[in-house]
Amino acid sequence: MLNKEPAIAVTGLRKSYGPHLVLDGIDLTVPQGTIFSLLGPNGAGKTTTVQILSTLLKADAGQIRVAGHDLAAEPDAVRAAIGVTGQFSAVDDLLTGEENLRLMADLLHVGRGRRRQTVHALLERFDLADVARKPVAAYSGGLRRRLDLAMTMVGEPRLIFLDEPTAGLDPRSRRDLWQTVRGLVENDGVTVFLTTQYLEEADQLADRVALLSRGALVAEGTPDQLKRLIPGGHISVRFADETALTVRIGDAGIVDSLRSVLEQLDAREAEVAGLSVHTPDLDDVFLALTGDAPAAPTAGVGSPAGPAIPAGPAIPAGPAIPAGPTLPTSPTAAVITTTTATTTATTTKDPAR
Ligand SMILES: Nc1ncnc2c1ncn2[C@@H]1O[C@H](COP(=O)(O)OP(=O)(O)OP(=O)(O)O)[C@@H](O)[C@H]1O
Repeated sequence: MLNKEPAIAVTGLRKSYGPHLVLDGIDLTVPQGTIFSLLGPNGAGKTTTVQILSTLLKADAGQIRVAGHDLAAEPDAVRAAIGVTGQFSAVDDLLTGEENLRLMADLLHVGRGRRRQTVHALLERFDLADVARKPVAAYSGGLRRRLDLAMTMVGEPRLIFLDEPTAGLDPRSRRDLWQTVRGLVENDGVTVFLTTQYLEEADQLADRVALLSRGALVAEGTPDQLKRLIPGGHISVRFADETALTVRIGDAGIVDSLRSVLEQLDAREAEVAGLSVHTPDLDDVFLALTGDAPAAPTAGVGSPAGPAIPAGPAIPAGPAIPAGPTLPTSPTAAVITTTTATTTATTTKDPAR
């Protein structure tokens, strides 16, 4: 692959299943050595995209270059340069982790001498040495995904497709896998094309994110650029008397809104037990741009459980003055909800980031 050529360059990708149009003219570019995340709800066409880019499925139309090769003209060269790890792990349950890796090395014609070294290095690298001699049937979901990734790396791919790699994993295993994926990019310079339904996963891992909705990419950019696409966010105030209110951040921005809220609280000598600021996250962007609800992360990842505070454009506009502890509305902030403190959900950033 030429040094500057993107790992993936796609224009006008279209695909239908019979009358069902799934991809309606997708354009995307993934620079080498970066993580690109295709984000979309169930059935948006993420797996279809991965299958096309990894030569498993034919596109109906489009110019596609992967790993420096034209996909239609040189599918074998593309296949030799990529690795694919799917939602459904390809590992053999009856074999041990080590045997699975050896089998993969044999399939890829890794010479006998090098095979031993390769398998050993991957077991160490993916933190699988302790369980190498155990049958995979006894592995946890997280271990299995790590083995799956290690098997993908036997072929030393320059580009890896990860199709919903952490679906069904517990939060801890999900974070471990994120760390492993980051390592592949940082240490090996591998390019990663990741599909996910988890907004937090895209936020944590991806250099660039594209939102796929109803066959089209509705937005593309860095996570921060996407978050800037929508205004707002909110400030949550919890009072000593167990009531709470949520104040929408207006066009004037966080600092002015916060100042205005604090001044008003001060003027009223309100007894405040806690205050938090929620800046827009990818969840808000997704909701605003697609109208679709993305997948709820499993417990412990993303927003804490509890009733969701409407986000972004879903927040009713205008100064709705609720019952209970009221603050005068101002040009910079409008009260949007009051609740009892115990039922208020506040979205916070992942501290582990
Ligand atoms: N072989 C097929 N034949 C007909 N329709 C299909 C086929 N494969 C997928 N589809 C349909 O195409 C659409 C896109 O499916 P795809 O699996 O690409 O979505 P996805 O975004 O990966 O969803 P998920 O997150 O559920 O995996 C869905 O409506 C699906 O039902």
